[in-house]
Amino acid sequence: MKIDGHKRVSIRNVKPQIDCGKYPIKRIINEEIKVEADIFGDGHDKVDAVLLYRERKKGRGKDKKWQEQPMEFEGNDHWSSTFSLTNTGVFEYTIESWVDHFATWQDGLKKKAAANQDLKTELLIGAELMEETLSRASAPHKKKLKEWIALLKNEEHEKRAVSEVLSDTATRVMYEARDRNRAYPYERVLEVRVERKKALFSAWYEFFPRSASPEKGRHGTFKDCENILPEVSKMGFDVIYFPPIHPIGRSHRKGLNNATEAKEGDPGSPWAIGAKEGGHKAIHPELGSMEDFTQLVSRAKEMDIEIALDFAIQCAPDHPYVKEHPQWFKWRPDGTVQYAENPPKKYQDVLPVNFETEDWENLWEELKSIVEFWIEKGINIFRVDNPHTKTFPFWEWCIREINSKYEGIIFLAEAFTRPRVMEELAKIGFNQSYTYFTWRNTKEEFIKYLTELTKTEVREYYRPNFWPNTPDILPISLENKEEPSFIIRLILAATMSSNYGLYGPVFEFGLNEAYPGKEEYVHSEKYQIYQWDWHRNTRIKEMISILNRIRKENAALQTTWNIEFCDTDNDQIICYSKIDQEETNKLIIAVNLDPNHTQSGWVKVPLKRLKIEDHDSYSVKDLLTGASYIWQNEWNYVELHPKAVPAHILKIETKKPIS
Ligand SMILES: O=P(O)(O)O[C@H]1O[C@H](CO)[C@@H](O[C@H]2O[C@H](CO)[C@@H](O)[C@H](O)[C@H]2O)[C@H](O)[C@H]1O
Repeated sequence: MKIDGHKRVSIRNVKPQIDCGKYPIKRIINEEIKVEADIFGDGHDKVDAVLLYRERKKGRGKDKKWQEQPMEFEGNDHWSSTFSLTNTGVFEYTIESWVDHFATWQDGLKKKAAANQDLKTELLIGAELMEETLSRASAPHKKKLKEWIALLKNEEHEKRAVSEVLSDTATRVMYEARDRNRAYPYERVLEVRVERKKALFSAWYEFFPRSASPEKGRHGTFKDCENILPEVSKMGFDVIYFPPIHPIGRSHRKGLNNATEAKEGDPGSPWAIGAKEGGHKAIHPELGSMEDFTQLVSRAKEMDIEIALDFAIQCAPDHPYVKEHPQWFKWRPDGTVQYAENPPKKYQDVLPVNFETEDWENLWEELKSIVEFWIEKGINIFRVDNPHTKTFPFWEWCIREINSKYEGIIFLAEAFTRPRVMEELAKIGFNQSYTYFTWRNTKEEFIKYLTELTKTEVREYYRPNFWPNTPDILPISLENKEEPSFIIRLILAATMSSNYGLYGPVFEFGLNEAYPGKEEYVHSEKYQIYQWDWHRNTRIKEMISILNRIRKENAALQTTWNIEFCDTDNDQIICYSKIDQEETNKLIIAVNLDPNHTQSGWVKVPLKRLKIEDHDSYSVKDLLTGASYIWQNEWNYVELHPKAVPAHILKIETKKPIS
């Protein structure tokens, strides 16, 4: 190891960084990043530091030049600085630090002058420091330095010399001409991936295109989906996510209610991908043609809706890959392949691919080509089915390759598994992740979970997407429950997390019947085709529209990281505040968690955070009902009726001083 005896500064605890800089942290465009560190040296010499950052080249372009920004001393050897992420792509950042001999000298001089001590030698030391700097200074600064050197050497002008060399100008001149060879970089260059806004702010609506037909008994088509777009747009969603749209296998097809054998006419599970009509790059013939699909994608785009597809790496036994690439599957001595599982769930209608195949390179390339195929058809968002049952290196490689070729692709990880595994997927590249929100119910549970997600290192890479229901999950909170429960879960998802999604129309029509003994829907749409009255209005649907509008109009709801919980004196009322980056949009949200009873109580408004003086009264407007209230001081009263509106989304408006 090469030792440099002049290196006296330690740079420690640099944040944000993940696993010693192994993975990039994540941000979206126009977000700021605050970089902090403990920076200190031996003894009492002063140290200084700069934050360095630059935009990494895109494609064949050149890396931009390093930008430099002074770091601010925050006390206790802690330093920080921020920079704005003005582009999507990758930015690099690091820190450089040095012993600041001039600042150390200035500090000593100030103290000695204040104590009326003899300054003669001190001033000569200062002159030496300036002389040593001369060669690095710019021409105008050289002139200034020479004047100060002369002054420092002239005993008759001691008072003036002291005042001039302690001035901000002298500090700046010496700072700019500092010896950069004696500035030492932090041992790592860290990375931040900057993504488009939708990675952090999106409202997903999942539906089965095969249930889009208005006529009973007819398979839905992409053309039918076009007629549903205005309904989805009215509800305010900006992502429509389709379960797999590919040909469905016939062999081992599942029947209604997850029966392991299908009856004549049963359509099978869309996740059983592949049949003689094709595999992952083909469309289920009854949904329509590729042209119908791309037309739907364009029509949706016109309404500011993106279509997200499911990327499920598994094959029905009659998928073409099984015959064409048998080496991609793990064959047992009896000539069969063990069906896929996500224990305790059994997927008897699909075969997992074998990531340990000797032919893994071709397998990986082919899988990546599926994503590329759909990107070329206009798809930029993928919900990835069970990514945790495929190898991590594959995802890391695949997502990196896709990112190097295309901009703005979003991958949502559908992994309901152990926390460390879910986190790993996010670290290696998934842009959004499903969460345990679906199973959090009490105030205490929500506070604990949201604190884990938003106030720990996890927030640097794991972007939550909250789903009250999915085709796989009818949670206890909705099972056999009435409309208020649906509205409460909806409000929580849509206001706690800036990414959220619903499985509809099951949700807006309030379907609540579970398969006996399971947390799943009975007569699940996964195994049968439904005909919905897409134009039927419900109170839940109305609330969805209102909430999505409020989300679009209030920047405070467009990020997840700003949630701060407020005290309440009633455990059935959860309250949190959200403030946007510019601090112009300030919200207080109070939700009644009890769907059966009116709950009332006092909530403690975080006056300091909202920058409201303790004695001020202020007006709050409920964005859900339009009602305004005058509040005063910290503790204020709320009363929330589950059958009316079970929550307040209060926007802090004018401050009204008490007369
Ligand atoms: O394993 P998860 O609970 O995360 O669920 C996801 O993956 C499942 C497997 O792809 C998928 O399950 C559905 O498709 C299977 C294959 O056709 C079928 O055997 C299952 O019965 C059916 O539920 C699930 O929908 C998906 O969200």
